[in-house]
Amino acid sequence: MDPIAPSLARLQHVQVRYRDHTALHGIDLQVRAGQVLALLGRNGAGKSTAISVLLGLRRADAGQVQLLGGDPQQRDHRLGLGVMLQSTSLPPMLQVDELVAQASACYPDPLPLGDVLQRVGLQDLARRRYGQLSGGQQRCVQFAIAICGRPRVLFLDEPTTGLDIQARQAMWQAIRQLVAEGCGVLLTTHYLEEAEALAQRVVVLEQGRILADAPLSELRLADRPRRIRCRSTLAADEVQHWPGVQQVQRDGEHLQVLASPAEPVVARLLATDAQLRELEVQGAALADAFLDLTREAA
Ligand SMILES: Nc1ncnc2c1ncn2[C@@H]1O[C@H](COP(=O)(O)OP(=O)(O)OP(=O)(O)O)[C@@H](O)[C@H]1O
Repeated sequence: MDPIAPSLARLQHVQVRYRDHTALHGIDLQVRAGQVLALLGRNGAGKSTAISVLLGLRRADAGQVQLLGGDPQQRDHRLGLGVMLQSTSLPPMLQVDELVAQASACYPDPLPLGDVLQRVGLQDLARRRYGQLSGGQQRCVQFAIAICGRPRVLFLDEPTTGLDIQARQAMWQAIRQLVAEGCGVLLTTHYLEEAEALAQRVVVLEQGRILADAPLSELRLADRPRRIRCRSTLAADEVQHWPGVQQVQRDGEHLQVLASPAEPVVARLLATDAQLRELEVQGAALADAFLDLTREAA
């Protein structure tokens, strides 16, 4: 990840209030070129509010907002944007190719229609009317519209909700291609494996405050215990007392051990039980870090 890649969208000390409720308490965040920033948080944490402010759909009550180096309200800056929000309605009688062509016409240098449909996996549905598509297929059309203008910065608010595995992977691939071409992406998602698959940097919001802002690798791995699973006859009570072991559970013929550091525990398991089989060691996931952070803040 390039820490000095150009900043494409930025909030500085931004505060937003809805009547008597403060949704953002002076937050800072930055979307850089060629990177995916995952904005994570529980329901109501303030993610959509932050996106609305960056897009100029809502004004900040305090702080500075920059989009492509200027004011999000300016038209020129909006032309460098791609946006897919949580809910969108499109004319149900228009065909997929007509909708994408219509959106492309707004931009100075759009991607060719065939390229957009191919990136999103919509070639076979090009002549289908929007109102005749499934919910997941409609999300793919919304994504096609978000990327058709060759955006410099792309905002994706829970883009893969309701998508099947193939469609989700097609969307991930399209996002990776855009990022490789230099696009900066702000992604919100409740699927933490999606953030792990795509993001270089993660911001965790909780009740309008930033709990963490770090490269994915730091957040996921920082001294977190690993999960060891194996088929073994060792008693859980015995393993529980070994140095580094935090938790042991028996699950039928399998032992599940949470340990940090994991390596000496793995070595001791192998040395103590010559019959041990099916050993798996799982690294700490972003989900563990997220749950720890939000639990501590509650
Ligand atoms: N128009 C509004 N009027 C009053 N309060 C609002 C309004 N929009 C959002 N809020 C409140 O602001 C807070 C942040 O909401 P926001 O929609 O930004 O959260 P979110 O992180 O996007 O949640 P989700 O994951 O559920 O989409 C919530 O407490 C919400 O109830």
